Amino acid sequence: MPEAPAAALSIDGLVKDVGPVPALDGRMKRVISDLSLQAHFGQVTVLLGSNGAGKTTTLECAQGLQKRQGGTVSLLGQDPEHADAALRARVGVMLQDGGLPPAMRPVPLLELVAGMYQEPRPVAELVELLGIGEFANTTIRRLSGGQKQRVALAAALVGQPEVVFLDEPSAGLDPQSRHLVFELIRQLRAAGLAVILTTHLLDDAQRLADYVYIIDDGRTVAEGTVPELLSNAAKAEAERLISFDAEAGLDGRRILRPELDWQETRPGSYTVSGPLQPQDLADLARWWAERGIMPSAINLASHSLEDVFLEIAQAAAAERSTR
Ligand SMILES: Nc1ncnc2c1ncn2[C@@H]1O[C@H](COP(=O)(O)OP(=O)(O)OP(=O)(O)O)[C@@H](O)[C@H]1O
Repeated sequence: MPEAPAAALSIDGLVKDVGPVPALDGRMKRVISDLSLQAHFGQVTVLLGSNGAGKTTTLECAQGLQKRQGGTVSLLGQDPEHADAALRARVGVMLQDGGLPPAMRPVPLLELVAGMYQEPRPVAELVELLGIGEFANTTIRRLSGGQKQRVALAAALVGQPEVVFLDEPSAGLDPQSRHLVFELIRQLRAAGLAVILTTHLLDDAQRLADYVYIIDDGRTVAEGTVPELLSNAAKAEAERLISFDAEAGLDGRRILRPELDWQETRPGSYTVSGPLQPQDLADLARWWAERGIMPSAINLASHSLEDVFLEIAQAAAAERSTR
């Protein structure tokens, strides 16, 4: 049998304590306990969890930015806590709060970062792909959150990394920028990179993930592809959900049967859920046609990842309370 390809990132039994924490009388707090995961080349691996679940801490341990108290981490075959410059050059990182120098303008900053690598990706290409040109003459401090996010993503990619870590890449993005960023992430995957990203947005996971780890209270409580997670959930099969992207602000409620639920979950992202019948899909398609709406990223599922996530998180919380 051929050997399975080596993982780009492999974490086994990670343990991380932080502190000392004043609220704990100066004791340390265990925020990651026995967390394991693998991320492969040519895949988007998503760490999904609510605020405070431990996603950022896990990413920082994976990059060697924080020292762990237990477990092993192998990033491109090396322990990141002992990473040399050669390893760092193969890894791109976009942190949650960016860490960009506020007085610089985007293009000179990206040129500066490009200068640190032997074979950087042309800055002009990234500027074009991420729509940075429209605010190229504005200093970082005056950029909106979403614009900073796009510059931070470009900075993470300019060194042509083999592995990229993206902490909440869609935070603060409007629908158009989100579309650009998601398209770029799909291109990175197609180019064979290992993309590891965190999100608390189920929608992001549903659209991007090849493999999802659901993190709760510093441990992995479920893992699998999105279809696997969906099919493992106990929710009744009769409930179905269609999700699609289109222009923001549409309201299709009047064409739907009353037992169906219509939601605009984010501007331009819609879900229709309930006991969907083939006729409901036909009604929806006719409504799109009549109004000249061409949706993108249409998805039909038995139930939403949100249901699965809530179910798993509730089960994990119940288990914790009995420990
Ligand atoms: N230095 C610290 N002192 C005390 N607690 C900390 C420290 N660093 C992290 N924590 C706690 O560790 C837990 C995990 O934090 P982490 O930032 O990894 O979560 P997260 O899943 O990334 O959350 P978010 O989605 O809000 O970014 C949280 O409860 C956080 O409060």
